[in-house]
Amino acid sequence: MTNEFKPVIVKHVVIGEGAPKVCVPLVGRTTEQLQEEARFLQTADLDVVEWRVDFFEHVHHIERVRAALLEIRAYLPSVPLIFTFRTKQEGGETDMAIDEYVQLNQSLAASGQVDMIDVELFIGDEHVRAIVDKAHQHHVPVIISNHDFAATPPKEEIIARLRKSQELGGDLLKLAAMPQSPADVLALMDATYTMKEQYATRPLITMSMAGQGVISRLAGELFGSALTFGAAKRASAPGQIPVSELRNALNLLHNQL
Ligand SMILES: O=C1C[C@@](O)(C(=O)O)C[C@@H](O)[C@@H]1O
Repeated sequence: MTNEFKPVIVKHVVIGEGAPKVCVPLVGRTTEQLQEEARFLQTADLDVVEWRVDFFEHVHHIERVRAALLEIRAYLPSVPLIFTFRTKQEGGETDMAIDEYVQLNQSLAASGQVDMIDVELFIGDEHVRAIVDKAHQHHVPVIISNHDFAATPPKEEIIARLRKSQELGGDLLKLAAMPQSPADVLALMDATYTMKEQYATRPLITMSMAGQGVISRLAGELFGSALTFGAAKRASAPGQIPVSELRNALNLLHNQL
């Protein structure tokens, strides 16, 4: 590796050092539901919150998105918050035209209210770069992500996608894939470890989804995944386990290393 590894520090949280950080998604459809979830999360054992804005009923109205974000922030003022619009192609709830997607992400990155944004690798390089540039102007780290809800790509392909995310300026490089077998879970973890050892200068976030993949959500400290998603009330993807159990498992593994 030529360059040095750089963790990502958001608010007080250091992502890329020690045990994986715990992230919980907010998946409310209405502002009231989001307020209720945010209030509930005030007492949950988490490090980071992700707002999955594709679940929000008014996601196509930027002003309403901003207003809902302020309501969330009223309950969670100091927790690092990831702003994520997950597209339908990659497991999200609703469609959005690419120009609107770019505008939404650029606008929220500039809002001063989000700590990280999630941008999908496959929206097109120029769109990724346009959002990354804007976010970086506002000192907001970007997670470049890719999801396969049907299958797990081969190890070399997983590494290629993570490397591409790094080349495009991602501050965190994320890949989620669905296993069809235990071998797929191993491929995902093997790719993560190789990426971390040989190529990554930025933290990785990887997961093998659903029941078979749960081990990958626990073992990140050993194999190189720096953040893991757990569920509070409702999961945003298959395989997320309750946060308190997640933290116990992470601590158990951390204490042996
Ligand atoms: O990318 C991810 C990971 C995820 O899909 C998971 O499998 O935990 C959950 C999503 O909310 C998040 O944006």
